[in-house]
Amino acid sequence: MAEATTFVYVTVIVTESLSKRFPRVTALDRLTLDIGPGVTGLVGSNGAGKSTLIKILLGLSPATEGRAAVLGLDVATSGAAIRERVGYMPEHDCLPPDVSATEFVVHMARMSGLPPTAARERTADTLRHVGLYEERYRPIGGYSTGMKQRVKLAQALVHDPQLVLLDEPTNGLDPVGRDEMLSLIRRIHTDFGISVLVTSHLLGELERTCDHVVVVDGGSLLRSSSTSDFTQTTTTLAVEVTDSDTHPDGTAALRKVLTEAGVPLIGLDGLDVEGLPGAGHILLVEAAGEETYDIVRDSVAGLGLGLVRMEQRRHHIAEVFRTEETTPDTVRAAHTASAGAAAQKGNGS
Ligand SMILES: Nc1ncnc2c1ncn2[C@@H]1O[C@H](COP(=O)(O)OP(=O)(O)OP(=O)(O)O)[C@@H](O)[C@H]1O
Repeated sequence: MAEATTFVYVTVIVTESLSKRFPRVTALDRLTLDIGPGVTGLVGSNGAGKSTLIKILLGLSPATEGRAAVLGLDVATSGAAIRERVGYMPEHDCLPPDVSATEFVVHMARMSGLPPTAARERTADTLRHVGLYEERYRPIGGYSTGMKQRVKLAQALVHDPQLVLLDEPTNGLDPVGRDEMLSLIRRIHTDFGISVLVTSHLLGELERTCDHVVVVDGGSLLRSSSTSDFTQTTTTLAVEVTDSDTHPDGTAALRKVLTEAGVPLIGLDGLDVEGLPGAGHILLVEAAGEETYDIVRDSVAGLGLGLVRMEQRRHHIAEVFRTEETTPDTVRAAHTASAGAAAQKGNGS
């Protein structure tokens, strides 16, 4: 009988119908996830349930229902063992202002069980890795937001964890600081082989950094897939044609013919076509398969226009969601979830 209740975990993070209900708010609603090694982005708007999930994964907050495991350890029974193997960078400012980065990170290393010499050595290495070596003896109170975020990252890494959970590490950073932090996060995995779960409320910023993206809304899973699947679920062709005497607006003529042929066209409104020369004359065509290329070629030839370009564009993650929002059910589900989350947040703590 004991075997029947054993929950076998093979991935870095797994959750099964995980729920967390506060008296007036459902922060997580039957969330089922399976996250492998690498860098994973956990994306959701404010109040989506990201921090709640992290606290449950660390064994700091019990789930109301369902179960979860981190590195094969059940969060309900093995919180301490999980925290030995996992680093955590909290979202909010929690650093003591009167001590230096070195003192603070050494302290955290000692708390994680490292002996004094190893703690000092690891601290020096980690502060160098996050780019704080020069300033390591200055009191943290005088640091910029970016430097404080780096101290928080260093203390999460100092005990050489197998996994780090980073809660909104780019919060409060300017665009340059954001880029530097995202590169650092990527290197945590490429240089040290440490898996990363990083949260953000900005869908676009994780696509360069993450191998896999999980999107949550109102405590529920909206989507979980590899970054490339997000951006390549469909191929968009950028098509540019010349005008002719017969068709003074070649683009409009082609749009009409393609629409009549049933080829889906994407509106350019709001899409980033900067950098595409002649963007005003470009049609974005949803390519269903090889036949779409043939239809475009034949239509252009049939109109007697010149084909200037027909090239593939990758989707950005945010565009994928904008495209999906044209599906009424998706819109309704997403909006209902957002409205629920907003209402809950308003009523909440
Ligand atoms: N201790 C608590 N008591 C009551 N409600 C809570 C508590 N912690 C979180 N919540 C609520 O649960 C929901 C999810 O919060 P959570 O902090 O997990 O969201 P988040 O995605 O991390 O967003 P943010 O980035 O704004 O923190 C919110 O509605 C929040 O108000």
